[in-house]
Amino acid sequence: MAARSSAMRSLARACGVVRRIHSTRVLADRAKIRAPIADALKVRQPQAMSVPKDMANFDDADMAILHNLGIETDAVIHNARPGTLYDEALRYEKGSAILSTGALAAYSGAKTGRSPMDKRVVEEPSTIDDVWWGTVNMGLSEKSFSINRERAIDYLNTRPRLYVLDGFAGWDPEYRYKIRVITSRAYHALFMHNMLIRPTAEELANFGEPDYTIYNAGAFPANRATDGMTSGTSVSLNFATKEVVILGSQYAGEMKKGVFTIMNYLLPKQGILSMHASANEGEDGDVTVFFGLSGTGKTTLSADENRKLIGDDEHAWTDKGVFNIEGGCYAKAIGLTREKEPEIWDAIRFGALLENVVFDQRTGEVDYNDSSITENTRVSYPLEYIPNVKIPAVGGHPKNIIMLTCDAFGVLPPVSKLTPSQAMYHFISGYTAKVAGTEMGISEPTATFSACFGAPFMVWHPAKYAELLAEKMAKHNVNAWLINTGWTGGAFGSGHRMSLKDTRAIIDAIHSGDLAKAEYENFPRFNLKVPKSCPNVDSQILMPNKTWTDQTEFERMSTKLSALFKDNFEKFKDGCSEDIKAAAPE
Ligand SMILES: Nc1ncnc2c1ncn2[C@@H]1O[C@H](COP(=O)(O)OP(=O)(O)O)[C@@H](O)[C@H]1O
Ligand SMILES: C=C(OP(=O)(O)O)C(=O)O
Ligand SMILES: [Ca+2]
Ligand SMILES: [Mn+2]
Repeated sequence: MAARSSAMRSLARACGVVRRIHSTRVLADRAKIRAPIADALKVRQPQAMSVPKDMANFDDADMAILHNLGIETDAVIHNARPGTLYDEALRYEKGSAILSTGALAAYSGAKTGRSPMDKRVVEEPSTIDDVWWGTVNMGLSEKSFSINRERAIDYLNTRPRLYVLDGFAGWDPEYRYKIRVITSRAYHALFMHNMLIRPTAEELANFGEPDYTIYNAGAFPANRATDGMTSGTSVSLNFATKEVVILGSQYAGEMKKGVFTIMNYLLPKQGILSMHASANEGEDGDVTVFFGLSGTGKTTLSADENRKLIGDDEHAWTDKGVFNIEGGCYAKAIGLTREKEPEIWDAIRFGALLENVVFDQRTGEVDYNDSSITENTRVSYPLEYIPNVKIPAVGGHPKNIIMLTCDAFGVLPPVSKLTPSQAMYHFISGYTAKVAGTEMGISEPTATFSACFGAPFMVWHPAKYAELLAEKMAKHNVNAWLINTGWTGGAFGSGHRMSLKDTRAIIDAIHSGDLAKAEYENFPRFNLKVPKSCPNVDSQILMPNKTWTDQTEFERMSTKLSALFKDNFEKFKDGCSEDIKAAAPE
């Protein structure tokens, strides 16, 4: 032991870390020797140190971008590489750290999920007749928007350093939009560097003016006295000025979903369907699109070792096929294990951004089970961090469409095959249970119906998206499936979540074609076609009531859920064909 520690000491000395092993006498002498050491160091310094120019160095052109918007600041970090944004975050943003994997940890403050109730769309003449106004798209006056915008700019003006990040939304060059993000936080710039499509050096040189600009002043609250504001958080979109203003939330997801909302306006205007969905492609080039609300499994299930990932959250379907809107993924990190989600796990490395995770200060290892900051811990990473990715992130017309739902009642079957009318019915209904996480204020599963599986991000009436989907599904002869990734064997509280292994096996059977060939039986009340068997899945779990011990309780839940479906559909009945209405549960 003694030999070992003296060996350690000489090793330490050799490495120049003797400082730590000093005696009291050395300490007392320290002041005396400090001056000569400093002199010695000076002598050893090269006279003129040449340091490579870093992206953090900025020029007049970078300053001009902000100057033209009325923002003056000491430093503008424009389109910096991840390493620079790491440096910046570590220096200026409390809590930031490089973790053992090389990923950067960042913290969003009080808001750790989206705030859909604080989102507003400006009521202005050029889009007022296009927007589906209501609880999803809440109007804001042009005046209130300009107050928010000015407040954001005033706040940004108080910051000595600002970050500007340019990127594209949309992998198809024909439908590509230029997005500029202006933010006070390096973490936000790194997030959007990951989530937008990264332009080449040449594309950046020729970037010019952006199509849309996001002002992220999320570190500063909105003024609640502003007309139309109900809290200190505000995400406001203005399609006329092509701007998004964020106040009072630093949750990075607001920016990417802001871009998605813009695309959900612009694309359908040109006859293109935008989809809150993930997508991947098989060996034969067959594309699968997975629709689903937050927490239903889009990100998890689209990362599949046998298929190429196109994208995990936002896609568009044109006459050519599908394209991803984004350049990266934003995966939930809660409960993450390498065993269950290897592709995502391995993507957590240098350049990846971990949001609101708890880690061991000594080892830099993340405790993925720790939800003390939030259930909605996240990691963002560029698409190319997934090994089997499709770049450019485009594919042909889908062969299979999977509608994911996380049914907390434990009623819906793990898989059912939908007729075209049923597919439309379920698309318009958009049923799932919100589980704790992505949205602020949700702590236990709550049944929700969100049209197009993404109402918070849709701008037009759901019928606009539904018509485009119906037309495309008919034209390309697509198979449609409903998959419940939620509860089985009972409702939330008594049953358990469907195993990822079973859900993956079901999806494999869809892709191999085996499930389409299976024998089917009818699932009563919902009239869904359920396969009697599925390779690598216990047939006992396929018919939901068989997994429940209490059949009376199952009937009660099934009746309850079907009533919720019917109530919700009332508001859409008028615009729907008889076929679609007939697809409702009894
Ligand atoms: N059977 C299942 N299918 C899909 N996800 C599951 C399943 N069981 C548990 N999960 C977990 O649920 C979460 C699904 O979230 P995610 O894939 O991020 O959804 P989305 O991308 O649609 O928001 C993940 O944390 C995943 O590990
Ligand atoms: C980032 C989000 O997407 P999802 O939860 O669907 O992955 C979100 O809804 O904020
Ligand atoms: Ca520069
Ligand atoms: Mn996701």
